[in-house]
Amino acid sequence: MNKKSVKDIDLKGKRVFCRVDFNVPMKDGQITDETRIRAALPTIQYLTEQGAKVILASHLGRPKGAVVEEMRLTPVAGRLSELLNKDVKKADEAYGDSVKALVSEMAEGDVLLLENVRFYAGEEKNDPELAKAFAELADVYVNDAFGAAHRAHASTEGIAHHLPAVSGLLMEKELDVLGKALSNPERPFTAIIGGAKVKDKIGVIDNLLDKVDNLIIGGGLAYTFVKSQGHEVGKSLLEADKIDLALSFIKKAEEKGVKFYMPVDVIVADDFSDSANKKAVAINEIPADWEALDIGPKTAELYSNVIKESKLVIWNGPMGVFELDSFANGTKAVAEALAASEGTYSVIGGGDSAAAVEKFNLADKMSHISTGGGASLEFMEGKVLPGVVALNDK
Ligand SMILES: Nc1ncnc2c1ncn2[C@@H]1O[C@H](COP(=O)(O)OP(=O)(O)OP(=O)(O)O)[C@@H](O)[C@H]1O
Ligand SMILES: O=C(O)[C@H](O)COP(=O)(O)O
Repeated sequence: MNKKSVKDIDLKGKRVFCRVDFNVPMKDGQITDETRIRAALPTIQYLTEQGAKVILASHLGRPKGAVVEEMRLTPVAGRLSELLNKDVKKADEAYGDSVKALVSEMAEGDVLLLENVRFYAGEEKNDPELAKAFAELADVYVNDAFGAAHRAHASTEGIAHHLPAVSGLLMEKELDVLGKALSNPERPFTAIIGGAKVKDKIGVIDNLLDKVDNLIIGGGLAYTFVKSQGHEVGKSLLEADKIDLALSFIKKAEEKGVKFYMPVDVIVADDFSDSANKKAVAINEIPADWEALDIGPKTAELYSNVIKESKLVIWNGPMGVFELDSFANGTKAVAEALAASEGTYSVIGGGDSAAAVEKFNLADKMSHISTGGGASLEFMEGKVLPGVVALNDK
């Protein structure tokens, strides 16, 4: 990476404004998945060991510029204290005199967590005044929030113009892994794209077709491709206005010599529920009033074989409605093939695919699970991430 990291600067005694992505799922005030908190620990620990005063900032949810009690970061401070095994103070604001007072009391190695930065309307507007107010708290800016790096906000981009600005260790690792995969991939290189909608994955599919050897399509978006081949898809997800685009991707794959894999069989259901009647049918036999909610066993085997022959696999988006156990088998088969294939470097592109891998208890078998959902998607689309661009060059 050509951006400076925490390893490139002196941190002793410095007040460090460290942007992390603690946007974790919560239910009834409890954190239900702490992956993102754990992922930030190496940077926080490094900063404290170097004798920095660590001021952590994050968003949580989308409070839209107002205080929303359930979106306070207080539970995160509690869990962080346990994980770091040290007292983490929590501020009730994210800037201003009350926060300055707390910072002035900090000793080297102390950790303070600011309140949700999205309680202020200026955050998402990248208001220069708010960015300045954040910067006034610190001597150095560290961005470790890969998951929010696609947002040009006051705490992810604006502040970097006011302080020496470097990446954290998580940010560096995410950019290294995803960057290497896309710029210098080991081959055969396979991308697996699933999820709900073609429209969300246009940029990713287009960009990856320039790089991969195999492109595997699954999930709800597959049926627009299936339809483009003249098959009926019944009540399955279909974006009628994207059929021509789907066809153009298949054509592009042919021109580029990319092997393009679509489902050869599917699991159809008479209802969108776990208790629906279901059956496996060939791809050209989807009944008119049924919907395809998962790839079928033959497809799962076909995809697993492609995975096993690949040196590098990037996976974004589930193969079916994996949240319902009846339609989780296809996604599970892909996850298991990745887990079992020792010679394959597996990169999970965050979001639902990461949740699926967690659900099947295979997370520790993957080479890299990105903490970014939207951010990893935009990276795979080849877009520049504003939170990264703003950091100081090496
Ligand atoms: N055949 C299908 N029919 C309907 N929905 C499906 C089908 N296959 C998968 N899905 C649904 O798609 C959703 C995931 O789609 P989405 O595009 O948001 O995923 P994603 O690519 O992992 O997103 P991100 O990584 O950006 O969070 C899941 O909730 C899943 O149930
Ligand atoms: O969960 C995410 O993908 C990041 O934390 C960014 O959140 P956002 O989509 O609300 O900006």
